[in-house]
Amino acid sequence: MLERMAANNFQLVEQKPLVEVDDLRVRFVSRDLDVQVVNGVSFKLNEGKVLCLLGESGSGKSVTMRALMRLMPSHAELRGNISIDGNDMLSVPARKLRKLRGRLVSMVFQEPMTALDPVFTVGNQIAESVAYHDGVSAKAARARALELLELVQVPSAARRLDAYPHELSGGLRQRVMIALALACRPKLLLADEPTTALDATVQIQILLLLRKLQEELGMATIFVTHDLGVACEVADDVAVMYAGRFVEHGPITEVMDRPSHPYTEGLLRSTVHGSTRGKRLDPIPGTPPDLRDLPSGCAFAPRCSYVRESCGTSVPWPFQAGSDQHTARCFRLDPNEGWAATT
Ligand SMILES: Nc1ncnc2c1ncn2[C@@H]1O[C@H](COP(=O)(O)OP(=O)(O)OP(=O)(O)O)[C@@H](O)[C@H]1O
Repeated sequence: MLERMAANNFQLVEQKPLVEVDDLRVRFVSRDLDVQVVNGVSFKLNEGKVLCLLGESGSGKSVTMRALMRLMPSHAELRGNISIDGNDMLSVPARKLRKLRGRLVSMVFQEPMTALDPVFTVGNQIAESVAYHDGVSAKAARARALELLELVQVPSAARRLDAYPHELSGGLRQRVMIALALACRPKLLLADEPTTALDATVQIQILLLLRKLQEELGMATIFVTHDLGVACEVADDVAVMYAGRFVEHGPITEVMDRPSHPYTEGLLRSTVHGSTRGKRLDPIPGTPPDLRDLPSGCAFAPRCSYVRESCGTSVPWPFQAGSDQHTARCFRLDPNEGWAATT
């Protein structure tokens, strides 16, 4: 009886999210530049879950990811709150931040050659990261590097430990990059278009590998992609970005079944994945906005077929779009606007 009560109570306690981002704003300011590229992003992500960031080029996906690790150039101004496993990422001192990068959160980049050092063997690079974070001997770190190369399914891993990055194919380099990112068993993995630079068959292999590792290791993952098919394959939740904002956010199945922002609708109509077989693809008219010169209300209004006068007056806030986890920034969802009956 007591056990059952304890179990019921346990179910009632809501899981504390691993990642909590509140009103994140990123602005680049220098002598001849002043541009707000992320503009009020808020979201939560639980342990072991996958969030995909989707959106056109320049919408702020990569900058949002880098902000989570505070990997920003000196002319970036970050505002808002980012908490990862209780760590306030925007205010932890630089020394602690270096420890958190790798151990708490680490990143797989689009192009591994930018992250791997060409003058060290891949084994040395992975072992160095293990030794730095875990404080183990050089021998133990090398043994762990071998384990990691095996985990990411690098063939002949023992031999590949002594290879330099340029001696490996693109797909193998990406696997090494993943091994490096996993070296300290992070709770959160950030993957910024990790397959874009690879050819189609290798892309699928790397995606399957990432999904398998994510499930086996129970890591939360944030995945940046342009590709709706990839999002459907890997995500629990999706956030659609437009001009530095999440214009739609929710469980992937709900967003795909019932897109509630006109931009998400457009994305679905414009991709092979979203269109019905045999039906013509329908590109979104117009071009993405210039972030230095955004319209005063909804940034999507100039391209939107539902646009009304009120869209130009204020920025829509996130309205509930389905379940209480699904929101979209569109006035069509405002119960006070009375649009539902007319659109
Ligand atoms: N270091 C920087 N200095 C100034 N502007 C920058 C910097 N990095 C990114 N930006 C600008 O921030 C905006 C968002 O860039 P971001 O790389 O996040 O877009 P994205 O959605 O990831 O696009 P893509 O899919 O092409 O990678 C762009 O307008 C970009 O030019």
